[in-house]
Amino acid sequence: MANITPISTESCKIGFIGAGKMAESIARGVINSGVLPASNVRTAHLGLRRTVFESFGTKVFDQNSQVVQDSDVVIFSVKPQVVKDVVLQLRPLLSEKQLLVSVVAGVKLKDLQEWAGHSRFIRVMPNTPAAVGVAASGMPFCLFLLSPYSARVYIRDDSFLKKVLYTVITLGDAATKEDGELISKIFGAIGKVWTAQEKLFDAITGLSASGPAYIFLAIEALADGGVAAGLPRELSLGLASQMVLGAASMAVSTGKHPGQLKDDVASPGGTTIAGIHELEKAGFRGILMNAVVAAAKRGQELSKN
Ligand SMILES: NC(=O)C1=CN([C@@H]2O[C@H](COP(=O)(O)OP(=O)(O)OC[C@H]3O[C@@H](n4cnc5c(N)ncnc54)[C@H](O)[C@@H]3O)[C@@H](O)[C@H]2O)C=CC1
Ligand SMILES: O=C(O)[C@@H]1CCC=N1
Repeated sequence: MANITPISTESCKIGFIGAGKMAESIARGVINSGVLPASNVRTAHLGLRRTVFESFGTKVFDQNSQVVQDSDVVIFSVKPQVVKDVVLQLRPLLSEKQLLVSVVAGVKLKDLQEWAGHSRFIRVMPNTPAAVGVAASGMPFCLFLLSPYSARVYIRDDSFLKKVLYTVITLGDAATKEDGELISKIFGAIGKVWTAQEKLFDAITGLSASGPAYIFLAIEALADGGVAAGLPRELSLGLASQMVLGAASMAVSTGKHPGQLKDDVASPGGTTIAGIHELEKAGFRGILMNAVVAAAKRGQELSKN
């Protein structure tokens, strides 16, 4: 607990360990939203990804160690299978002056903290729509979860306690309320942030982190359907994408139950109910439910690797 200094949102430097697709989505989103200038975002890579990150102004080093040394917030965005080795390698350079963040699917905070050697750590589960400012990020009360090192109840700020009273209110040694607010602000600039207990994280991953891929698949398939029904490909893809955007916006902005919104579209004896009948015959809802459950289960498996 020696070096817990607050990190300023305005001047904070964030560094990605792992210059992949998720890091790119977050970095692009953060820079485009204006929450941080590109000069405050850094990563390391020697290959092709270097050019991608440089193209939107990010500083790209050769080594992960340089990223750590030049960042206030270090975001681990490598694959679950390598994160342990990567954190252990960097451990000598990690200090409690830095806030550590993981977007890695499946890997638990207690393991991350143990590998890093300190627990000023926050776990976040974003999704790639971060790049266009409409991410859904689950941020657990993991900063309030029990640390294997020195668990304690957080009672520095009454209003904060009231807010989290109905959930788990223990936290890792070192992540502070201000750290949580900083990460909420950064991820809030690229989409909507929810807080949830860490035990819900695999389910969150199976739904909102993997979910964009299900919908991209659906958009592609819907566009194929349009082509099969005679539409030109470009028109069909445009219609399918915009329709999904419109449907999601309507579900969010009206707050109506999706079943009601569905009923509003389906006229008696009309076209929509004919389409829905086909979807139901093929088990459409069950298939989507199974996809989320299978992805959540895979997240659980990854935590055991
Ligand atoms: N892609 C997505 O939609 C989401 C991904 N995530 C999580 O984000 C993490 C990254 O996923 P993606 O960006 O999709 O994967 P990716 O494969 O695009 O990116 C991983 C990057 O890490 C780099 N890398 C590998 N070993 C490294 C090392 N030792 N040091 C530095 N960099 C190294 C790779 O070269 C690659 O560029 C994963 O843990 C995943 O679970 C979480 C939510 C959504
Ligand atoms: O497929 C994956 O493992 C990552 C995690 C969630 C989305 N993409």
